[in-house]
Amino acid sequence: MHYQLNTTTSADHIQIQLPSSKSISNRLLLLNALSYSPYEIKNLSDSDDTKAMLGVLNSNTNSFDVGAAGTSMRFLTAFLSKIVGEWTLTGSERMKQRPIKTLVDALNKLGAKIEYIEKEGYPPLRIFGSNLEGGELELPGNVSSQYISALLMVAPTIENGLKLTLTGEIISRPYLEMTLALMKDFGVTSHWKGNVITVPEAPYQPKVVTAESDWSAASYWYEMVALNPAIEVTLKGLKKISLQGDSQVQHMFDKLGVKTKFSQKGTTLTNTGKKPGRFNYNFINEPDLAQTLAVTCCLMDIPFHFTGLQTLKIKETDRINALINELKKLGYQLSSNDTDDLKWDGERTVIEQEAAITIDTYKDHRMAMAFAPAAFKYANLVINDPMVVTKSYPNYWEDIALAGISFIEG
Ligand SMILES: O=C(O)C1=C[C@@H](OP(=O)(O)O)[C@@H](O)[C@H](O)C1
Ligand SMILES: C=C(OP(=O)(O)O)C(=O)O
Repeated sequence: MHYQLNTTTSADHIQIQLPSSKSISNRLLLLNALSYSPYEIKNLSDSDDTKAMLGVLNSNTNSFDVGAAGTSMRFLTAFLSKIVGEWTLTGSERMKQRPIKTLVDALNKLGAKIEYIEKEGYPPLRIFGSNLEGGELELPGNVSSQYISALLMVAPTIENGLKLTLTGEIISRPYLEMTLALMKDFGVTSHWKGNVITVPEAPYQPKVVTAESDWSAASYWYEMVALNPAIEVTLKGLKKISLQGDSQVQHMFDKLGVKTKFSQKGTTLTNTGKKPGRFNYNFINEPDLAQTLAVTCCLMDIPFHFTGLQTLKIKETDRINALINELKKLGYQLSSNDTDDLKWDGERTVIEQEAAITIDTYKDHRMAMAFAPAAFKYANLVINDPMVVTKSYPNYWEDIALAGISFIEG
């Protein structure tokens, strides 16, 4: 299935209720379970990834499929390791290619027994849950922060807590800060000094909590305002002082000509017409924003060099290659060292404006969401497999119709 996109005139000013953050929602669900909370989480995400987490936590069986949800796979591996019983945990075909050995090795060192059902180092997993024993652990901080978040959240509930020493460069650091801040909301204080994080053995205390709206989802709105000066958008539900590292998007887009104003009404984005000669950025802390910025910069004709992209190859797809392939269809010639960077020097081949261009989305919600705003510049843009957006933003297509990007299903 695909969507053929067309632009129509929209109201000058639109208001959007953004989806809730799946990162915060999935942490809160785990912390609710670990604290035996009787309270419901307010503003819980309705994304596939959160439904996957809820499905497992509410299930009566011992065999679970989390689909494409990285956080659910990693957080539940740690959680199930300490619940006495035998569990199997699997996911989508892509999930079976996303590494999990770092986390499994760490949990096995704490006394868990986790086996690989198919390929060594990858899901699906067979988990024999038991009482874990804490202590000191060393693990790489440069593969996925989700392994570390998973260990941190279970740490207070295991004997002696945990002292984690992270080796290598720490990637996605704001997600670790988010984890520790939410743990603190549930009554457990940890210490982070240098590359060592210490979590005491301590009881979690149940709490009434509300998930923030999603700053990563907001990035597509910044992109739309950057590409179409005629629209002004007010986003509802975002917090200015946020647990989400992706709130940095406001500062990135400030350089790309989108001004952010916080008020009682919400977060209002306005195009200022500012345009830099070049945009260089290290995405080590905000990997999920790379696709939004790559498409925006190309379409604004701003050469760029992005670094800190080493985790992009093990996400929903190899995002570095996916961006190179799909932006090429729009005429932009990008290059990469195929490890951690992405570059565009302004090289472009002219393409027929009226020709239909079909963008493949590689089972990656962020490919669909980052490319759809290109409809403002390219007539007849087609997005393949558009429903991938439900991984984080189920209402995406209905929402962007309000900004004047409508779709015909084909
Ligand atoms: O902890 C989280 O909620 C997330 C951490 C990041 O992953 P990595 O730590 O694997 O970079 C991010 O890309 C993902 O979308 C969500
Ligand atoms: C990388 C992502 O998700 P996850 O790793 O949780 O599947 C994402 O949402 O961009």
